[in-house]
Amino acid sequence: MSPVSPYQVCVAFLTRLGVDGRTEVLLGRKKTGLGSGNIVGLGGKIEPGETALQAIVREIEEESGLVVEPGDLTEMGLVKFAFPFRENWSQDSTVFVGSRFAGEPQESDEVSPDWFPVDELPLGEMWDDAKYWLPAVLAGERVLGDFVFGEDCATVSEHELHDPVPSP
Ligand SMILES: CNc1ncnc2c1ncn2[C@@H]1O[C@H](COP(=O)(O)OP(=O)(O)OP(=O)(O)O)[C@@H](O)[C@H]1O
Repeated sequence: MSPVSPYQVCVAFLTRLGVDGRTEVLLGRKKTGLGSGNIVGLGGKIEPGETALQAIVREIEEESGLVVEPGDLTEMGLVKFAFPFRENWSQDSTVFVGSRFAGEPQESDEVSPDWFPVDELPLGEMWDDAKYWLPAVLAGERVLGDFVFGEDCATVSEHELHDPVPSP
């Protein structure tokens, strides 16, 4: 276990039905900070006093301009990222999905958002952990995952997927 308490963060995967009848998910190219250049879900740090749900509603609006009602998001579990070679990158991320929102995604200072078919996720351009859990979450499964990154701070060196916790 990490000796420092990891940042508590949140991430959301909003979906829509595309014109060709395929389900699409909103992802974005991260422009700044941790994971800059990677394609990520919308999200960020939970501020003191916020719940994960309050934080994700705020982050979705800050990063994409979309407005989501808290009740339209479903909590899907927790993914824990440990960086033994860069402790201050370690994070626990609460995962949400949703398919109701208002507005059109707009580029922000942090993220350049775009829709991707869920059966063609850009996994090669995402954080290395995503391939282990994101397809399952987008298929409706809950997740409880532990990921340890190696010395390059980019490649997953160990991972464990635990039995998903029941829905709250
Ligand atoms: C290591 N493998 C990873 N796999 C998938 N997603 C990852 C991730 N590591 C971080 N994330 C996501 O990144 C956001 C936090 O980003 P982070 O830059 O720390 O927060 P925030 O946007 O508040 O940044 P500022 O500190 O304000 O710049 C948050 O959604 C989190 O789920």
